[in-house]
Amino acid sequence: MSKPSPRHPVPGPGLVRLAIPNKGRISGPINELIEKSGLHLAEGGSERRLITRTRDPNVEILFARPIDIPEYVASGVADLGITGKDMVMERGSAVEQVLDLQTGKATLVVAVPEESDIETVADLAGAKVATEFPAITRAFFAGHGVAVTIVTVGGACEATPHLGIADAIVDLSSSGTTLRTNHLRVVDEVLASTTVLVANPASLTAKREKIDEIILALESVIRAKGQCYLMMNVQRNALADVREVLPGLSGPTVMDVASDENLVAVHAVVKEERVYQLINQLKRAGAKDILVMPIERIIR
Ligand SMILES: Nc1ncnc2c1ncn2[C@@H]1O[C@H](COP(=O)(O)OP(=O)(O)OP(=O)(O)O)[C@@H](O)[C@H]1O
Ligand SMILES: O=P(O)(O)OC[C@H]1O[C@H](OP(=O)(O)OP(=O)(O)O)[C@H](O)[C@@H]1O
Ligand SMILES: [Mg+2]
Repeated sequence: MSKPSPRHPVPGPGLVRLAIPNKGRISGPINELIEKSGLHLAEGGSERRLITRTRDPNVEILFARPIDIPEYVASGVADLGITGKDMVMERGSAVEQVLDLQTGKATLVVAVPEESDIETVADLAGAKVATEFPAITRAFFAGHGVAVTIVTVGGACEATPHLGIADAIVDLSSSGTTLRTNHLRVVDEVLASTTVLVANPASLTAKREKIDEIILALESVIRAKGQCYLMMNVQRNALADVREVLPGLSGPTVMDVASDENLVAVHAVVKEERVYQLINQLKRAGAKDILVMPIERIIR
């Protein structure tokens, strides 16, 4: 019996295939990042689509489960992948991390019921540990020289100690709400995870130029995050006072205003979180007509 050839074989030399999550909590922010980077998903990236073209004819997007992405990249089915660092570690895939996207922050922790007398990892010798991350958990306890029995679950791990299935869990914690709600206490931290861009090592050599273009585009969005652009008019004699308020931030650009020689336009990139306070200081220093604008990308 002959096997049908795959509809989407390993991408050829002129094409970079980037795998991103098809669903789950990190998929929304990743889609947004792709859009802002200017790549733009041609068909909007509906959940059921397998592959979508982008605005760049040499880049296509493959939608996959976050846990499968490391292996797709390692095997060359995709050249690049965006997924959690925890997923990459769990699969132990031969991929190279090329960029930290600085989102999807979560910590994989060892936790036990609040009332448990377990204080340290060593106290867990002989215990049952439930987790969605058996490989990472096995390596962690082996690294501590502590023998445990690992119980692999597919989710809702926090329930297992209360059901008598496990004595401890190794699970992700982000806001800490789920641990608190389930009366669990952290004993140790296993891994800090963020969303990362990983590459197939061979693709990294063969398709370096296009991959660098993608990294540059994604990096420029990350760099712009939390920053905004301030524009204002300042009387020339108040410029020194306005500069006083602005230093420390990326140096302001000062331009003449053609219609009024006593006036200068001052532009600066500032942190969003500082804008509220800064505006009042700038006004007191003599700035007027202040505009606050979002920044989509910063390219260096
Ligand atoms: N608070 C969090 N809890 C779980 N995962 C998180 C959290 N914050 C970020 N992540 C990251 O999201 C990814 C989880 O992907 P996953 O496919 O499991 O999606 P999910 O949102 O957990 O959906 P589900 O569990 O329903 O499948 C991991 O890489 C993980 O590190
Ligand atoms: O610290 P928090 O902000 O509360 O987040 C942590 C929770 O989020 C994840 O669960 P998820 O929603 O993925 O469900 P799951 O356990 O079924 O995977 C994780 O497994 C924790 O349960
Ligand atoms: Mg989950």
